[in-house]
Amino acid sequence: TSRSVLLHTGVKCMSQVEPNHGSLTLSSIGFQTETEAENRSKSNKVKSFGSPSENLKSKGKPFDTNEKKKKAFRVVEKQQMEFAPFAAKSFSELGLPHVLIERLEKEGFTVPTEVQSAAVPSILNNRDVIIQSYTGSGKTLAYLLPILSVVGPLRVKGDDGDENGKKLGIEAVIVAPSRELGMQIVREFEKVLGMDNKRVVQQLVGGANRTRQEDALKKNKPAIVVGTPGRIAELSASGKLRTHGCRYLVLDEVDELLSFNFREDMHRILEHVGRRSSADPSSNSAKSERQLIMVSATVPFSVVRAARSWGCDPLLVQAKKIVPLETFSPSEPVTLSRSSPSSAMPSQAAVESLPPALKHYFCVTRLQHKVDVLRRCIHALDAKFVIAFMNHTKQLKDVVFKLEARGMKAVELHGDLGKLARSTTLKKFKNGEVRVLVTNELSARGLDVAECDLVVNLDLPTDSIHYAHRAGRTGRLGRNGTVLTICEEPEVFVVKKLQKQLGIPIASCDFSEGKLLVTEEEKTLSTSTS
Ligand SMILES: Nc1ncnc2c1ncn2[C@@H]1O[C@H](COP(=O)(O)OP(=O)(O)OP(=O)(O)O)[C@@H](O)[C@H]1O
Repeated sequence: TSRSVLLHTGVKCMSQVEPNHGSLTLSSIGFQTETEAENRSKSNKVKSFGSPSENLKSKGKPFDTNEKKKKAFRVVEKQQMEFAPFAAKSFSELGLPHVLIERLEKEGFTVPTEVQSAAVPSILNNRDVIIQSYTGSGKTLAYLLPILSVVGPLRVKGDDGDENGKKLGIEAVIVAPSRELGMQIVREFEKVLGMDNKRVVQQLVGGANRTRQEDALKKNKPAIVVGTPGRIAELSASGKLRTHGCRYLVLDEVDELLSFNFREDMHRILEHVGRRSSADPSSNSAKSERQLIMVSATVPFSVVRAARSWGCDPLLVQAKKIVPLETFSPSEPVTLSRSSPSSAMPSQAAVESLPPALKHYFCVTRLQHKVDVLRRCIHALDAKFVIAFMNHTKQLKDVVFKLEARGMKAVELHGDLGKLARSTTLKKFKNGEVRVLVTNELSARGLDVAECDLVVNLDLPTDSIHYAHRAGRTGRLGRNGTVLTICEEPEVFVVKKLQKQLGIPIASCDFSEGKLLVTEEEKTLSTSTS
């Protein structure tokens, strides 16, 4: 009873102080830089609520729910008190362990991105979070770094019971909707951990040999596993993967993971990972034992709802603001809308999901000329790494054939290819052996090829969320990128709708004499939309 009263009062308290979804600052969630802490102790006006590194020290103990609830109050209190500059200039400002920062520097990561500056302290402060930020903004490191601060060889030492080499079991489970994305996340972990510590992370993706994965789990005793929902649920059900004592559950591309396809597996994962077997699964205390981190560029309301029911006082963490989820209602946008308030629900999930530097065009042509337009666009922009999206797997081969016939190296990538073929194809594309990757929705999420300079929709995406994820394969981490949608005349209204829903200009263009020409009419439209 006291728990529910506390929660209830907490919510009430937030809604009083937070009528307009006011953003929180880094410092308002309990994080303070050294200078801030010093100034504060001198003036002694504001009480310190504990830096992330202080919180790390208490990480080894079972999580105290009341403590967490108290923090929710502190969030509200502090929010009124101060505002701090948001983006940290270096990783050392984020409260990460020294040895981890050294590893980051060795790998060339020196400055955190905005979303990393916001998310790392929030997670270090034990908060359940939804991380929402545009594609290619570094969301993977945003959750990976705070996890490695607590789990594995780069963590803050002395905060748990494994100093004598005793293994603690699985401490973090990261779930991704595709093998490619899972493997990419593992590589990001390995980059930071270094070759010597590779075994801390184990890949559990579908399509790979299950027995070998089981043997590796037994032999290497990894602290972190990364995998697809099916394989994780399967291993968990067979008792080969024990995750009840897990501290972190990360759902990367969460809106996709919550889709119908993954329903049963995700239910098992949410019910079992980080839940002690003795606990009553329906009680709130069971919910609070693990820290839940949900991640995506697009956050429909279904994700907010899931975070509320599976998490504990979750925060929505974005590049420039942190907002308690309690402040959202189903009718309100999850992100700050660049589009008109009257636009439909999907737009609310997709706004601000795209890198601001992207250029968007569409070109009208007949169906039989689409591949020719694609080729002319590649030449006009002198694009080197091109991803062309289609809706149906069967048609990919034909496009590859047509491009190759005109001397342009291309390759197809889809889910029906075997694991080996998929990874060789991707490797070929990444190392520049082929110029065009012709693919379907499989590659729309998460695929990180930094050099990709052009994305082409040979078929229209089904909605603005799919457009956003496809488009986000280019223009990663502040780079330039172009997105071209090739459509037939009767489909133009769909492009206009996407433009409106995403709040971005999509200009009509054509190709002539090896150049991209933007039509006058659309130039005006772009200016008025922007
Ligand atoms: N602070 C940083 N400094 C330099 N490079 C970084 C930094 N953070 C991330 N990166 C790199 O930026 C690229 C994009 O990061 P990441 O894939 O995490 O983006 P994302 O936001 O998850 O994108 P998506 O929504 O498409 O999955 C990766 O290659 C990553 O290694």
